[in-house]
Amino acid sequence: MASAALICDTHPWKTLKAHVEDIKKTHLRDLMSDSERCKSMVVEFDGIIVDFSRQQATVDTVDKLYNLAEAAHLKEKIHHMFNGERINTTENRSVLHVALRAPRDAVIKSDGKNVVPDVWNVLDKIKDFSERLRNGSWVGATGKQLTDVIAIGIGGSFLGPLFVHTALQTDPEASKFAKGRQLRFLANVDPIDVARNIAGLHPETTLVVVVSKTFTTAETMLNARTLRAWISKELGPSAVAKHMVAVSTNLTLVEKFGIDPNNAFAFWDWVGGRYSVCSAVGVLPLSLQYGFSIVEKFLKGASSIDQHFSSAPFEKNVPVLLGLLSVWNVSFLGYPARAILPYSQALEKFAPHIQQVSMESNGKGVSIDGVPLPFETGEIDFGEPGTNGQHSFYQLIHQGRIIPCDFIGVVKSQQPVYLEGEVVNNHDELMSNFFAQPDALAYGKTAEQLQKENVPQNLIPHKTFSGNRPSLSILLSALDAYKIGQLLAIYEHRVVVQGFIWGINSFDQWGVELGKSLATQVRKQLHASRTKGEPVEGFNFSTTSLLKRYLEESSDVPKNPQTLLPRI
Ligand SMILES: O=P(O)(O)OC[C@H]1O[C@](O)(CO)[C@@H](O)[C@@H]1O
Repeated sequence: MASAALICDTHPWKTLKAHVEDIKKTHLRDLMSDSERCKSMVVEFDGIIVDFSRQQATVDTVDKLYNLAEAAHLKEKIHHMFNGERINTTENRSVLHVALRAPRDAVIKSDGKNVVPDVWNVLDKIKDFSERLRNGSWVGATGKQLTDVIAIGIGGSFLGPLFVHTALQTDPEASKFAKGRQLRFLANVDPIDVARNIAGLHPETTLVVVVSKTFTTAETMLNARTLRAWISKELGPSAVAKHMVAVSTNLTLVEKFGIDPNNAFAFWDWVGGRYSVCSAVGVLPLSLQYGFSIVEKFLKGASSIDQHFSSAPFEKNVPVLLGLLSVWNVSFLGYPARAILPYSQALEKFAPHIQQVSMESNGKGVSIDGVPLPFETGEIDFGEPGTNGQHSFYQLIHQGRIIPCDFIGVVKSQQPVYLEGEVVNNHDELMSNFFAQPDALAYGKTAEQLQKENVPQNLIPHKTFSGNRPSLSILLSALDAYKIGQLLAIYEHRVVVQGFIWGINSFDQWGVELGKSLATQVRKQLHASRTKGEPVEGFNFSTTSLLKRYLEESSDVPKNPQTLLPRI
């Protein structure tokens, strides 16, 4: 295939580069005084308001970004994705996570075959299994009801489901269905995570769900073997059939592991790990905890954004606008990071999930055609819920480096609290900060203002805020299963838009391979040294010394990991 021109060589890219100087001439506080501009920088869709007036951008900037989108063939690329074309070229796969939440009667094809019926076969199987488990018709080996679930998985087989679970936990409707049940996630191969997960649980009442797209991930498989041993030791090996199920694309390996393929929930290679929360990866554990009907609402929320993303004109298209503005911040204004700041404790695991979606998708060094890129892609994503973050890293955001911020607020709290005699309730207090922070960042505080306040001269430089720091405000009408699905899909598509503009492959992750293969070499060495006393060799001086020290000082650690388990 002839290699396509890089986006940075196009006229719209160069025009935007030149436009940066114009934008930098005007402070955000002056841009904010133009109410016509501000009015035009708000989009609303289905209970979600996105206000991007505090971006260092004008209407002209946004127009120029549309030209960039055209040069990058954004519309066509979105169409190719929804059309099931193999846009993940390095893995020769389609990218169809949108099919996971499509209505039953939708038609979405991969290789000419409508995949929606397959999706719904698995959803129906999950509905049936979760109902049987929740109503006690599926019981454990000793006849007891399985009230607790440990989902083993890592990366995309963990972060998305954890985010949704954390967000649903305090939703009044969802939590009603979760009474008496527990859902835990075992991700890290660290034995501490194993010990913490099984603490207080008994195999008799526990179902273990092994979640792995490949069913080869070293950490997940070792954790799966550890919990299989935990169950067998207590209940006998035959109990595994009743206490372990799997979610994977690799049903052959599931069976080899000893899990009945009838108790396996499939998904497909056209679902990327980090885009898999709407597959059985998320749907199974969440349905076991909250019931299928709640999870269906979550899927409907995501689907509403899919329809919007694929059909709304760019001027009204939330993921497209957000994606273009992120490209503006990274590639033109030169801001390498993005803070995701939900003013909702229920969204505490949102930033870690989006961190993987974004950084694993867009942290690339070459174009989709393999051409080294002369510009940076992706951004460093991090975040914490407000107001906690304010008392932690906001100092740097206000007076140190410039980090574009996403403020995410919710109109109606999941758990309103009213305290007699208080001026504002807890949620109002929280939201006061949600409204204040973007203006503090945009407007700042000048030396003149401080002088008027009689601030001592020596403190004026310390108390000055330069302002002119961009942010976005996203206001959700509520935070229920449907809205959680919408929020997820907005960010998934935004990341994809960024990748489409940069001309990279946002769907592979070769960058995780090198470390994995070096770990294999170390693992072999540890095994050979421990079992046959073989000397450490084949590593550089630093690694050899550290490995030797590790082997020497850990020689008295109990050999059987089972001995570690009952400690807490
Ligand atoms: O679901 P699996 O195959 O166990 O993979 C887990 C995670 O590992 C990665 O491949 C990265 O190491 C992610 O992309 C993926 O989400």
